[in-house]
Amino acid sequence: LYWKRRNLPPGPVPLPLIGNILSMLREGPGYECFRRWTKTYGDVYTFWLGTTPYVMIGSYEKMKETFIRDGDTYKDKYPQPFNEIIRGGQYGIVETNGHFWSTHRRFALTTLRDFGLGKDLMQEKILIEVREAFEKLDGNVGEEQDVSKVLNNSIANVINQIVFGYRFVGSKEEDLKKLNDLMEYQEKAFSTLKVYVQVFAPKLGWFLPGKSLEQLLEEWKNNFYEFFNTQIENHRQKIDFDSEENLDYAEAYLKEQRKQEAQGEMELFSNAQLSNTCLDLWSAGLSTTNATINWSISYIMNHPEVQKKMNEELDRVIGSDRLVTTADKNDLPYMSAVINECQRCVNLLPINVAHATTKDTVINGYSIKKGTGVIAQISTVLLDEKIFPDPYKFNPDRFIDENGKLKKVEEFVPFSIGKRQCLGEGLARMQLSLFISNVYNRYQISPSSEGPPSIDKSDKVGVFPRKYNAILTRRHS
Ligand code: HEM
Repeated sequence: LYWKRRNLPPGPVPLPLIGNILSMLREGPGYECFRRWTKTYGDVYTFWLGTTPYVMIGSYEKMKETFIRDGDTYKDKYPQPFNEIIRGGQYGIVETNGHFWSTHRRFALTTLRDFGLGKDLMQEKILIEVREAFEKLDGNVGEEQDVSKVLNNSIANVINQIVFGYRFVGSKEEDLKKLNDLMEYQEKAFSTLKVYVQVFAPKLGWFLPGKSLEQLLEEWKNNFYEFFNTQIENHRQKIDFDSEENLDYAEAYLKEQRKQEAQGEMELFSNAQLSNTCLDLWSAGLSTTNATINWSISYIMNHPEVQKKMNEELDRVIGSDRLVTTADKNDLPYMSAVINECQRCVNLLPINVAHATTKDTVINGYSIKKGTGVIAQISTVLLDEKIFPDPYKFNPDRFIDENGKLKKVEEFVPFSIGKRQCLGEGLARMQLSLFISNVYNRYQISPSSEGPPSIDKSDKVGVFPRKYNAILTRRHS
């Protein structure tokens, strides 16, 4: 280990086979060990997951110097062996590299833009779900109800409208139930000690009891891909290849596929790539937004003084139960500050996804070889007390300036930075803003008889969506 470590930036001493994984397991959800190492070793240090070293970038300044100013060097993803098992090859956007990745990232961004991201069309799609959620929540006003379930379904409808062009209503509700079961299965089955150890230290994990990662992945992926492949086949049957307008992502992709094939390019827009991109948009887009919205409601329920200030602003600016839209956003700085503070505290990825260097480079005077794992550790930045004093305190006012306006904080980077920055950021921001501001404009949200939901995350590695009950009352009669 000494030999392997000699050219890497110094960091915590790794144990043979398991590296530094114990620190993460001991201190759920995983923020604190990275914060401590940044203080001990500086903003560049080496962290070992099993037998693999990763160079950690622990400050915003250093992230700018590497992931932004030298973006091309940090744009590849570090290969994860289990990824190929799930996908059956190098497919999708999240895990691919090079020309293949950039073509599909560009295609996805253009397609999302064409669907009206930043324009009224996407807003209208989201507001349909807001109204639908209201109908369900109104039915149980004054009683304890499972708010997270209603909102989860609404968010699933938004993403499915975009990817496959339909909502889970009527006979399609069954599809959603199946998918939700799969997501829940994924969360439960994959959070065993055996799986954690197998991901980070494959040889060691093999000896622990329980289902192996390979067995779990096999069951899970078959069910998920079956749903995507059925949808894709249905689209292929019905599609009007002559129409200029695209109703959803699958349709836009199938038309592009035909165009590419006409030019003799048969591999770039393959069927396997479509089902894998659907998986990416679905899984990267759904659980992240769900978790953020539901944790946000939990944080606010634990801070009634924040809800009071939100109500005052909403009463002053909106003053009725009409729908809040993106046009109101600039007049609701406190609402935006609350959403930012929620995202900062939710801090969804205790350890960010691993990138790999595309060429030999130098970080902090250390020579780093091509293909080395590097991680932009955004969770440490979101908890950096130099930027966010008293970082574990939920305090939306930190995003308000002396004139009562929303303060732009450059270091607020929940969607990461650089060439791989979240592809769905625009959509996610629009959903967070429309769902949260509308739900709080319509309802006073109070804890159930069990009290406010716990905001303690120390029981698990990682940040997972929470279930909770709450009592909603209408704010406008
Ligand atoms: C609150 C919600 C969300 C958060 C906090 C979030 C956060 C992130 C983060 C931290 C990354 C990793 C960036 C890196 O490699 O450093 C990422 C990547 C990604 N996200 Fe999101 N995300 C959210 C919502 C969404 C949505 C709604 C979609 C899709 C519709 C989406 C699609 C993706 C994709 C495809 C990538 C991979 C991009 C690439 O590798 O080029 N995300 N996201």
